[in-house]
Amino acid sequence: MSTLKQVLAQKIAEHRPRTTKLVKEFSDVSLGEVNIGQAIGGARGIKCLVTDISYLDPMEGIRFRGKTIPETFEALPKVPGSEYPYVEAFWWMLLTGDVPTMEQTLEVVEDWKQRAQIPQYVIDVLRALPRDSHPMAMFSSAILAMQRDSVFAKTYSSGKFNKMTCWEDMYEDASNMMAKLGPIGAYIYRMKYMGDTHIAADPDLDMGGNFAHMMGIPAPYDNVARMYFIIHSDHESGNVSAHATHLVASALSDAYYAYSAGINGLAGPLHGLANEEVLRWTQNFMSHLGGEVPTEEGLKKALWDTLNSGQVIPGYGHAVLRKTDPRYTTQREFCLKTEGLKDYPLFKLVSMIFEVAPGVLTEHGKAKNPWPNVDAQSGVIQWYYGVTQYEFYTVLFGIGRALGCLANITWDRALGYGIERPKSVTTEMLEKAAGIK
Ligand SMILES: CC(=O)SCCNC(=O)CCNC(=O)[C@H](O)C(C)(C)COP(=O)(O)OP(=O)(O)OC[C@H]1O[C@@H](n2cnc3c(N)ncnc32)[C@H](O)[C@@H]1OP(=O)(O)O
Ligand SMILES: O=C([O-])CC(=O)C(=O)O
Repeated sequence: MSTLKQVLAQKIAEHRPRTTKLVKEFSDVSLGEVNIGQAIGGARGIKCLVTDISYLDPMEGIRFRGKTIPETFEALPKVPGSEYPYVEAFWWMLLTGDVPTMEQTLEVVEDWKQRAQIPQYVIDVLRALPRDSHPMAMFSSAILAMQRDSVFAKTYSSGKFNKMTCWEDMYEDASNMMAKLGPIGAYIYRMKYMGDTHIAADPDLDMGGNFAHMMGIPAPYDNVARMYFIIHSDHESGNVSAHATHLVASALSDAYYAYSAGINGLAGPLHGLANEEVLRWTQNFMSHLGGEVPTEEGLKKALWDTLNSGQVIPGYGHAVLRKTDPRYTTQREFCLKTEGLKDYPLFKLVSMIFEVAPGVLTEHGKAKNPWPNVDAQSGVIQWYYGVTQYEFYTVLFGIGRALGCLANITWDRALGYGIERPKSVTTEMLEKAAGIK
């Protein structure tokens, strides 16, 4: 058994009595009421999910295992010659709640290398899809195809399912998937946009470094990849991708079924696809200007035109956050400290939108949060390093998001969380509750 799995087993054994005590002795303690607005309005604010992997404060933003983004970057072991940590170290932290040593980190790096080979049948599936399929449809299909190799499903179908130990199979599937998602993403990218030429993995590189290498993009794109995957990993468990993954896994579907579902949710324009939409919107705006430098007035008009046509401003607003997303700030700071990027016209435009859009959205008066989210800032960095195919951006998000979703469903099985099944009511029942019928 790997050291990570051993440490995780220990953490699970320590944690289980806490969950058992709450369920056995305190099940009736109320966490709040549910009102009609919440029942119709996407369950906003209802506390009915439990996760210890991350927590989202509306004002402060995300904390991974209690750590803010800067604290996370500071604490974890760094890749030699880089100021960014190993993604593998972050995986350890999400799973166990502890910061790993360099030795423990390198063990995960090695473990993922052993698991990273893309099966030929996955490549066959990708190649059989129409080449103009959306990269998210390709990515989701690749994940779903790998279900045939699920350790969890094999144990279940052989009649050996055990509630206490099934997390171990989930961990195996999660590790196998985590190791393969970067190479699969790079394969899709190069098949679709780089003349179907491919670059073999470099056995000397970590996960983030290898992703940059297999994409064919030189340094500092390896750092961009590490930063990107870590900050996009998790956003507590009620967001669409995490919740979809958790929901599907709650039926004891394996990690491949579950995360393919999560990816399908991430592909929606109100969720992960917003990072594609931001670039599309920005490029459209630039092309209307025909090369002219945008003015604040021109930008305000474009924002109002979008709102008046009934569209949302992509990259702005949030279901929980009520201030600028710290993931936006992290990426903005990366741009500001990177020579070339800080004066890049597209970054200047994104910064100008940051100055103008919150005022426009406030005046518009609908969005509860007029501030930018993670998606408003990620595309410009990709564009600068040559990834101009913005329909690919959500695949990058999906590689990172797997860290959170897969850590969560491993713990779901460890703690025996039940099959999810909220209750529905009819409109008439709501009218009766409201006293209007
Ligand atoms: C990784 C992520 O998923 S981060 C989010 C990525 N998505 C985007 O950036 C898309 C743009 N933003 C949005 O559509 C929304 O802000 C969401 C989906 C993120 C959150 O939705 P909600 O929690 O329903 O937001 P909120 O309660 O503020 O919505 C109230 C109203 O303001 C509108 N609104 C919210 N954000 C925006 C926006 N950026 N532009 C225009 N209108 C907006 C909503 O559409 C809603 O209008 P309605 O009453 O006509 O239905
Ligand atoms: O938290 C949410 O609802 C959306 C989001 O920012 C994410 O999933 O990263």
